[in-house]
Amino acid sequence: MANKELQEAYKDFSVDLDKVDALGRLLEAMEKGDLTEELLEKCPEILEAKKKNDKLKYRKEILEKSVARQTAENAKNGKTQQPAEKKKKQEGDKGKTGGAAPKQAKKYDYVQVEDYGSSILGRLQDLFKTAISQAYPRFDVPLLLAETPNPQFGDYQCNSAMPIAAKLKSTGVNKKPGDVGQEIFAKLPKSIEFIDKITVMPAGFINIFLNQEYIKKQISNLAANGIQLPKIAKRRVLVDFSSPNIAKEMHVGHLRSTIIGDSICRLLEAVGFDVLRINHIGDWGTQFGMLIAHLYDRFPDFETKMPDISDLQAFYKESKKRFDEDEVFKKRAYECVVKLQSHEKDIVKAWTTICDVSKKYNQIVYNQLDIKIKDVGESFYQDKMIDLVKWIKENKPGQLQEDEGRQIMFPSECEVPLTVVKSDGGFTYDTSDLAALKYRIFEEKCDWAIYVVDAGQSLHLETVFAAGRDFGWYDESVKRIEHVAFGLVLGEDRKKFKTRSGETVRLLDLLSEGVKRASEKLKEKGRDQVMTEEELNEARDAVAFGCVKYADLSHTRTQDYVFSFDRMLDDRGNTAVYLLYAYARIRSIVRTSGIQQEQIAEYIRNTPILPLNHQAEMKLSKHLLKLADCVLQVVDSLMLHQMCDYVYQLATLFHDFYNECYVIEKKEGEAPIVHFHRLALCEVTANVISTCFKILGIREVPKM
Ligand SMILES: NC(=[NH2+])NCCC[C@H](N)C(=O)O
Repeated sequence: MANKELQEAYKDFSVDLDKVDALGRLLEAMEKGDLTEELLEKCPEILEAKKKNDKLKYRKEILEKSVARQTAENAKNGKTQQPAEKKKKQEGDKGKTGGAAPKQAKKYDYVQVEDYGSSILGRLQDLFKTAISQAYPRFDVPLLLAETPNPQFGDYQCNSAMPIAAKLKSTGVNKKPGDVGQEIFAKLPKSIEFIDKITVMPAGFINIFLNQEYIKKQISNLAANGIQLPKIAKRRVLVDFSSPNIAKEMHVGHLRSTIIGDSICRLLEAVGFDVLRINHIGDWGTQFGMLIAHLYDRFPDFETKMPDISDLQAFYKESKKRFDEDEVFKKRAYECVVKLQSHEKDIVKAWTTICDVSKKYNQIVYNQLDIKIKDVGESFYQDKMIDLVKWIKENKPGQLQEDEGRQIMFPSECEVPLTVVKSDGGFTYDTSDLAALKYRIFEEKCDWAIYVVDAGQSLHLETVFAAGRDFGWYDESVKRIEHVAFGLVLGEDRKKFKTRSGETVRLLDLLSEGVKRASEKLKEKGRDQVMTEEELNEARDAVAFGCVKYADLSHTRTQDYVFSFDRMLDDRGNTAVYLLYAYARIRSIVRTSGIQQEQIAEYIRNTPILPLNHQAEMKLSKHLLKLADCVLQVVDSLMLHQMCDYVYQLATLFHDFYNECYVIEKKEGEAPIVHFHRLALCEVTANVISTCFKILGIREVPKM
C-alpha cells in the first residue's frame, strides 16, 4: 500500500478507535452516573436525548408543583380561595382604613350554566347532585367529584359516599361507605351517553369511565363547528381595574391589576357577559392643589401648549417639596384646591392638563398590552359624594358619627370606621368608593362588581362593601360585589420591586426592556434567519408583552410573585414563549402538510367520529374537552393560573402525541400517508390554545 493510502486508512481507523474509546468511557460513565460534557459531545444522539430528558424533567417538576398547589388550594377552601388578609397600606391623604375587616361574604351559586358546551365535569356534577339529593334528601353535603389520578380507576371519581356515611353514623345509622356508594349509583340514570361504565368500590369510591366513542364524536364536533364555550346566564359585570393615580407613576401594582383585570374581562366577555371595563383613576383630591400651582410656575404657557412633562413622578416630587418647604406656595396650593372645587375655569384647565399628560403616558402602556378600558375616575363622583352624604343623613340617621370634627361610620362587624367627611369638609377615598358603589349598583345596574385591587386594600374595600349592605343597597344572594385581591410584585431579591436606586420602576422602561430581551431571545434561536422583519417584530412583541402577562397570570393571584425576565423568557418552562412556540409549531404542521384547508374540512364533514384510537390521541382529546370545565372553574374562582396550567398541560400533551403519532407518514420510495384525523386533532388543539390566548390576552403569531 502506498504511504498516503496507509495514512488515510489509519486516519479512518483512528477515528473509529476514538469512537470505541469514547463509547467505552461513556458506558462506564453511564453506569457510574457521571456523564461529562466532553463525552456527550462525542455522541450527539445521547446529547439530544439528554437535552430532551432535561426538558421533560423540568416540565414534570412544574406540573407536579402546580398539582400540589391546586390540591392544597382545594383542600383549604373547597373551590374558592379567600384573599389573603394583608396589613393595611396607608396612602397619602386617602384614608384607606386599617384594623379588622368584616367577614367576607360567602360565595353562592352565582354562575347559572345554561349549556355546558363540551364540559363533562359540569354534566357529571349535575347528575351526581341529583342522585345524591334523591338518595339522601335530608343531607346537604358538598359534592366531591374530581378527576381520577390513576386511569386504572376511570376518568372521574365521586367521593361523596364517605362523608355521607360519616353523617349517617352521627345520626345513629351504621352504613358502610360502599353501600352508600351503591345507593347513590342506584339513583343515577341507567344509561348516560358519555359514560361507559361506573363501578363502586367497597370503600365507597364511585369510579366513572368515559365512553371513548363519545369523546371521538365530541372532538369531531369541535373540529367541524369550532370551539364552543359553556353558556352562562347573561350578567352585567363591572370590572374596576388598573386604576392608577394621576401624577404618580403607574407602577407594577397597577400593572398586575391591569393584566389580571383585563383577563377577567376577556373571560367574562367570552362567556357572553355584558362587561363594563372601568378605570377608577385617582384624579381627584387635595394633592391637585400643589400640582396645579406648580404647573403655573413651571409651564406658564400650558393653556396653549401641552407641557412637556416626561417624568410626572419627578414633577410630583418637585411640587411636594415646594409644598412642604414653602409656606407661600402651600397657601397658593390650598387656594387652587378651593378654586378647583368651585370649578373655576382656568384651574379646571390646569387640572385637565395634568390629567391628560398622565393619561397620555398610561395610554402607551395600554396600547402595548392591548388593554381597552374606560375612564371613570374619582373626579366623576364629585357631586355624587355631596348627594351621598345628604342621602345618608336623610335616610340612615344615626349612621354618621362625629369624631374630632370628622364624620365617620362603623359598618356592621367592622372595627375600623370609614371617614365620610373630613374635618375641613372634604371627602376621602372612602367617600368616593361609597359613592362609586352606589352608582354602580343603581345607575350602572350591575349584577356583579369586581374590584381588582392589591390585597393591601382588602380592609378598605370590605368595609365599603359592608356599608353598602348596611344601607340596604344590595342583597348578597342577588348581587356579587367582590374584591379580587392580588399579592405584591417582588424583585429577584424577594424584596419589593424597585430600580437599583430604589425608585419605582417605570412601566414603559420595564416593557421596553422586555422587548429588547425578547428580540435577543429570538435572535439567539436564529429566528432572524428564517423570518421576515415584519414577522420577527410581530413575534418579538407577542413574546415581550405575552411573557409579562403570562408570568403574572400563571402565578396564584393572591400570592406575591417574583418578577424575573430570565424566568419568563425561558422557553422550556410554563411560559408564554414556550406556548407561543408550541402554538406556531402546531399551526405549521398543518400549513406545511401540503394538504389544503378545504380537504381537511371535507374530511371532517364526512367523519362524524374521528378514529382517535391511539392512547396519546385519546389523552389529548380528553384534555381538549376539558376547556369548558376550565372556563367554568375560572369564571367561579377568577384564578387565572388555572387556565395557564390547563393550556400548559395541553401543550405538553400535544407534544407527547406528536412524538408518538405520525401526522404525515413518509416511507422510502412510497407516497406519504396523510392521517387526516390527526391533522384535524392538530387544528382543534391550535384552536383551543388560541381560545386560551384570547382570554389570557396573549397575541398569537402563526410563525415563531
Ligand atoms: N374602586 C377602587 N378603589 N379601585 C382601586 C383604585 C386604586 C387606587 N387608585 C390606587 O392606586 O391605590
